Amino acid sequence: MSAGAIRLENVTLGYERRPAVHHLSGVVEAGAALAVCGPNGAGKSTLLKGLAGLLAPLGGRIAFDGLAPRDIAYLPQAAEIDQAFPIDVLDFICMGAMRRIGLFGRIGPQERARVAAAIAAVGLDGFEDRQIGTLSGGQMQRALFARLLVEDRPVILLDEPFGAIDAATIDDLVRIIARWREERRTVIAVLHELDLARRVFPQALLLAREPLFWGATQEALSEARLAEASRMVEAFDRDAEECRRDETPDAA
Ligand SMILES: Nc1ncnc2c1ncn2[C@@H]1O[C@H](COP(=O)(O)OP(=O)(O)OP(=O)(O)O)[C@@H](O)[C@H]1O
Repeated sequence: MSAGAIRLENVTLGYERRPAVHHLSGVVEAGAALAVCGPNGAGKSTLLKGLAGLLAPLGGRIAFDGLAPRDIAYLPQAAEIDQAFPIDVLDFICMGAMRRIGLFGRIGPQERARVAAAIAAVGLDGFEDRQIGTLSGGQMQRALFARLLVEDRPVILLDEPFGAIDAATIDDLVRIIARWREERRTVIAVLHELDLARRVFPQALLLAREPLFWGATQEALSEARLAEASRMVEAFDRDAEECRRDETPDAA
């Protein structure tokens, strides 16, 4: 396996021993841009949590070649981010430097310059003193991308980075992903915007609780495969529902 690659070997991930993603095998090479697509409940977020080290596999193995957990940046879904936390935009973005300077470290001139460049790159100049709780969804997503820029890690995991944001913000954030790709970082993103996946990510994994296709995005996201993915997730949910009913003791 080449340096910086991530190898999944028959990986099963889930919650309380109940699998959500089954038997996934494949390699994400260093510098790859992989879109993870599939219907609601397909296991996409679960996979990202596994890659981020937040969820240990129930089975199989995820091997990171020459990568430490600290090399992986993870952007969770917007719903999982506590925007009510009382912190201004500048401090929020500075938190991206914590790995380098430590929890109580001082932000030196070099880090200050990095933070300023990140704020400019995402178009948040002038927002530094705003509380993050006052930002719109799109502005918050810009702040999160600025924090990722400051984090400066070789692997970046994005869970639905474009959910509920406008076209101008999407364009700006796509430019940042393009820059990460030029810098040979690995980017793995859960996406519902299939046109965007086709345009920006050369590789895609179509997930339906188990892998349906992993390869060229155009092939992965064909109409026939997407329909099959929906059928598979619906069937899986139906079976799980029936299992649960079987497990329910009789009321009598
Ligand atoms: N914390 C959890 N505890 C128990 N089950 C969970 C948990 N998180 C997710 N699941 C279940 O795991 C399955 C896969 O969910 P997951 O969120 O990974 O899917 P997804 O493809 O990301 O869906 P969406 O597109 O709706 O975000 C679902 O059946 C879901 O209910």
